[in-house]
Amino acid sequence: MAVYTDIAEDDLKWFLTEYDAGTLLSYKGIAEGVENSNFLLHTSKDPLILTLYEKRVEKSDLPFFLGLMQHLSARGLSCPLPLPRRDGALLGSLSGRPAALISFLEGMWLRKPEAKHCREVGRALAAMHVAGEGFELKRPNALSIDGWRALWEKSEDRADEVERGLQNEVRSDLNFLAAYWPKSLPAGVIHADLFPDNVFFLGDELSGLIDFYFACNDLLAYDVSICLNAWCFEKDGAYNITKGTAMLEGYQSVRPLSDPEIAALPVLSRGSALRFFLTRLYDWLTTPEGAMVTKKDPLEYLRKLRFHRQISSPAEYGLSL
Ligand SMILES: Nc1ncnc2c1ncn2[C@@H]1O[C@H](COP(=O)(O)OP(=O)(O)O)[C@@H](O)[C@H]1O
Ligand SMILES: N[C@@H](CCOP(=O)(O)O)C(=O)O
Repeated sequence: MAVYTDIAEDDLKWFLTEYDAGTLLSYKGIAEGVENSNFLLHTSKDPLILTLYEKRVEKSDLPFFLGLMQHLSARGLSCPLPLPRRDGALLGSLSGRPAALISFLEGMWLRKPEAKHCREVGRALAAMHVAGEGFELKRPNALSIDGWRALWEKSEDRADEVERGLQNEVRSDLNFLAAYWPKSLPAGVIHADLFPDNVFFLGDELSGLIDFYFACNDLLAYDVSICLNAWCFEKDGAYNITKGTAMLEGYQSVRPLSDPEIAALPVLSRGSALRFFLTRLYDWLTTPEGAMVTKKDPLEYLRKLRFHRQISSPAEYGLSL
């Protein structure tokens, strides 16, 4: 459930007077999502998504996120477009929260993606990386290698509650990654959370990407590794090489990976598995029972992390070398 903040109809109507958004016909909260409160608005014009930014989002990051959607959209990527207020600003305020209106994207996310969908996601990710060139704002990735140790230290003392032996296991991953993390690969704007719930399809056709609220500047191939983790494993924990091949072929049909990027895929994938393990572990240990939000299983990402540890060649992801 992700409606943390309620809105009063009169406040919403007042908020909409700042925009050329038509007359409000109806609105309802959207249950999906984790970070922010989202509402679907029907107006006498186009449908819109209203997002109220909650505590975990830094207000100072919002110009980056909203400006990025504008930049990508102007370069032909299908993603939500922020609607400017009459005064030109992209951000307003509602119910005591920073708030924005963005265009509604048709489609739905796939509960059971197949290899052909992974290919489309690979293409769209590469198209996003290309379209992101020239975006002038910068946002370092707080959830990349430099942030992992601090994040781990918040959960470390209780990690063995989730699985015995975790403390030692994760410490050795942190040490390995600190020693082998690549430093000079191509970098740019990455989505950083392109999971199935953030990609919409109409039938088998990808209709757009949403949820740019982890986007930042980082290694482009790191974003590829996030997608391999999020899309190419089966529910039983097995890596699906057919999906991996399709994802990587799709990506490379738009933006070929360089040899150093290919060589770094195992370490990047190990790092991105650790990243999602760490945030899930922290949420698992700190979200109170009965909270409205569904906690995501950290052990799913521990299993992926273990898989990447034993990779001996990037070919095992489905690349033909
Ligand atoms: N532009 C959009 N068009 C259509 N639906 C959207 C759009 N943005 C968000 N949604 C809906 O809201 C849900 C939560 O959005 P998301 O940005 O993933 O939230 P959070 O950042 O809180 O995880 C999505 O799963 C989708 O159903
Ligand atoms: N994709 C992350 C959690 C972030 O959720 P989102 O709803 O903002 O995509 C995970 O699976 O751990």
